Amino acid sequence: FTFFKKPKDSSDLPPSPPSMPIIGHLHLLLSSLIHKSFQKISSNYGPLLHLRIFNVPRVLVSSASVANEIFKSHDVNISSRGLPPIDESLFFGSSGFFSAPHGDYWKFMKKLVVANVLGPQAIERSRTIRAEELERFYFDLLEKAMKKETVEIRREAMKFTNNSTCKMIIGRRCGEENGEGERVRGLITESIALTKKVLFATLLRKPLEKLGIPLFKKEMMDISSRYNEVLESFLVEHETKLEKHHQGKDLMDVLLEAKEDENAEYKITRDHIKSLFFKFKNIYYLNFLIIIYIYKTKETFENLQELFLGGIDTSKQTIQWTLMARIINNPKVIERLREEMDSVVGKSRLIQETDLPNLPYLQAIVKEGLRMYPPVPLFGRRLQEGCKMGGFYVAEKTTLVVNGYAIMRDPNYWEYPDEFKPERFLGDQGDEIREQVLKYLSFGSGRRGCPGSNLAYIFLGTAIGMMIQCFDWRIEEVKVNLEETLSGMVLTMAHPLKCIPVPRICSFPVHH
Ligand code: HEM
Repeated sequence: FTFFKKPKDSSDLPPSPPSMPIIGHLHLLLSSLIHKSFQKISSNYGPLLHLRIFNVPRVLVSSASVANEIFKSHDVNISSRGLPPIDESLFFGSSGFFSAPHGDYWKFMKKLVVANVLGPQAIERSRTIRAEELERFYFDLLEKAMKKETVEIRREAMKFTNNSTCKMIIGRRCGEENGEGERVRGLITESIALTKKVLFATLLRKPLEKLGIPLFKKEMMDISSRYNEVLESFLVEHETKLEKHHQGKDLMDVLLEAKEDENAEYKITRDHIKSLFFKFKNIYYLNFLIIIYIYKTKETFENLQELFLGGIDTSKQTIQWTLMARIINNPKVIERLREEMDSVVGKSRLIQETDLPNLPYLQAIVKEGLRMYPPVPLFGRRLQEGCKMGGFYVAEKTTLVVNGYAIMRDPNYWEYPDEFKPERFLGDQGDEIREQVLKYLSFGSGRRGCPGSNLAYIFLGTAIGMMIQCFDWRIEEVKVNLEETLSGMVLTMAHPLKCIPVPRICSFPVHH
């Protein structure tokens, strides 16, 4: 009955594409690239669609104009994400900052997070931390370059972001010697892989609960408890430190103080603190993008493959080196970026965060990369009350799925949407961008939009800037596989590209 009962009156609902008996549109979710399947049905059936997974309704939003309407007119109404997949879990339950409903707890945490880590002043205070980590990232690459070692950029970039955020939130790096760093990175990767299951569990939780089926509960609880162990040790370390002496506060200190504060606006618990860290540690979005930026576009790769397969030279090594040098040094994007960097940053020092406002082309590359390959292509919100949108009625408690990927490739709003054109974010086109701001949704929008976007731009800008400023890149494999995949719900490359860095500028004075 739970599964098969008919949804309520459907006269005023948005249109619905053909569905399967019983399962409704479930098959669309089973596709390996869900965002693309959704994009396809939206282009055939319309920008606002009503979907049904068994009897659970979903509304799919795939146009900038509807996104504009919902985020402008119904922002508070859509400021919760819906039922968490399991309550007992520290991270996937309602104590998580990401999944918490819009209310006092979420407001209190958001205020703390903005004031202490993600707001402009907090970002300014932690600048030295990131500068040190960027330098370390550079030296690690340089060392590998000297040994002609292959680098998996994804892994190196993850070290950079993981160590920077670790220092910002717990006051120290994740120890590499005792395997702590590796353990945390492993947990991050595992939890990303789980995000698709989290989506299913969220969607089907209610009917399955009634049937007593614990969908993926064991896997989620397993990751939760392993994360819990790591975070508990961080917490204990901090509590001991707080008792002894107190020098410079990090986010963990602030949260522990708030936990003890009897007069705080909201009484947070140990679990709240841990679950906030889970979201913070899961910022894995850098990986794939850097690779795409460096090599510019798919076409570049495809040309490269053709040339390789054509066998220009007998020595693969020489071909690769020559071609890569040509590709990396000559494509217009890389050339223009290097020109900009050489004139603003020069060659005698490493790029710094404070250079970013003077590097508009670098920033445009970052934005364009995030437009074409949004790491979070779909995000969900739940309607508190029923309302009209796009001329249709959507009932209370319906979950909206916003397809940022489709919106940012909508030919009605973007010229040549499938082409990599950083120039679209430059100069006089600024006004147009401001006006249609909701066609750009890489970081979501409204009050539940990503509070880490400024920090993310800094990570991406400085990391990509450094990699282009200081190295040329050589690909090791002859055949480059460009397949995209969703790792969990995160857009990434199916086969991480490995390459060899070749130093452009050999050494900078060490600052830290
Ligand atoms: C390229 C990097 C990043 C991308 C593409 C990204 C994207 C997103 C998206 C799409 C959402 C959901 C927004 C919505 O529902 O409207 C989100 C939420 C969130 N992001 Fe990010 N993010 C990035 C980096 C970061 C960083 C660096 C942090 C913090 C260190 C962060 C912390 C968060 C948090 C805490 C939320 C939940 C906000 C809430 O529920 O109120 N993100 N992010």
